[in-house]
Amino acid sequence: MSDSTVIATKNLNLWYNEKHALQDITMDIEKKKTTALIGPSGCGKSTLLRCFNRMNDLISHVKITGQLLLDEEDMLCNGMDVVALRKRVGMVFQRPNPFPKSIYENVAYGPRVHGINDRKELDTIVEKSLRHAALWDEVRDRLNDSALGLSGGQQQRLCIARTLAVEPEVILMDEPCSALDPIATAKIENLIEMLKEYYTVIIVTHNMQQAARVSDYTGFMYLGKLIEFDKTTTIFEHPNEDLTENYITGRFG
Ligand SMILES: Nc1ncnc2c1ncn2[C@@H]1O[C@H](COP(=O)(O)OP(=O)(O)OP(=O)(O)O)[C@@H](O)[C@H]1O
Repeated sequence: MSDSTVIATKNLNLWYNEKHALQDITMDIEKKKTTALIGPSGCGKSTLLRCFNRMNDLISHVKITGQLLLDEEDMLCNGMDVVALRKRVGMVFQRPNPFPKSIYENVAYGPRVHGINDRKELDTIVEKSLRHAALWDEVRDRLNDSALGLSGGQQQRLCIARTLAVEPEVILMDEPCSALDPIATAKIENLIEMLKEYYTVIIVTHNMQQAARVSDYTGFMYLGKLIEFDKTTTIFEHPNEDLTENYITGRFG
């Protein structure tokens, strides 16, 4: 694992009962870069993403083998503190899912859970997180209003701010724009571009143009396997595998 790698998998396999959903996945995720996972429906993108903060633990019939490292720490060992892990590896979901609380409380929630109660300190964290999520100017005058009154795109940026508030190293995004209109999508894409100054982003997307626009690296998955993983320009301009080429040129998927 090199210094620039934040997450590494080696021969990672995952089964849902008999279904072999991830097969021998070996990849290194580079720090402070954006990595996109693409591939046809059911190929295992979300399953792989969920491994990175052990969200699959919530499913009873899952078996995982192989290696999964976060900064050289074994993420799969029994003693791994999953709560601490999820602070370091945050997640943003397909549909914006703010809590039915104020905008302020949505962002302050994580820091409070981790023991920060000083109002001034929370104020600072809330402002900084909302600024980093490119939402501050739109909500600064209504921090005490319900988060549910925001538009879908604003709610998704709020969910990103909520994730940033606990200062993760890695942010996982599972099709974060699939419920948004093109304008809200463009805002999230710009935001992803800005985030990589501070964070590593891993995004699952169905939208190949989006992967090409936002990511530095792209992994193409097919039937549970990582077929090709390389710089995004290589994957989209001169992929090494015929399967990748057929997929990105729209011949299947
Ligand atoms: N909880 C589960 N229990 C059993 N099988 C599952 C579960 N979640 C996913 N699968 C199966 O594992 C395979 C990979 O699913 P996954 O959701 O990771 O694919 P995906 O590439 O993210 O698909 P999509 O693009 O449609 O979201 C699929 O065959 C799916 O049916």
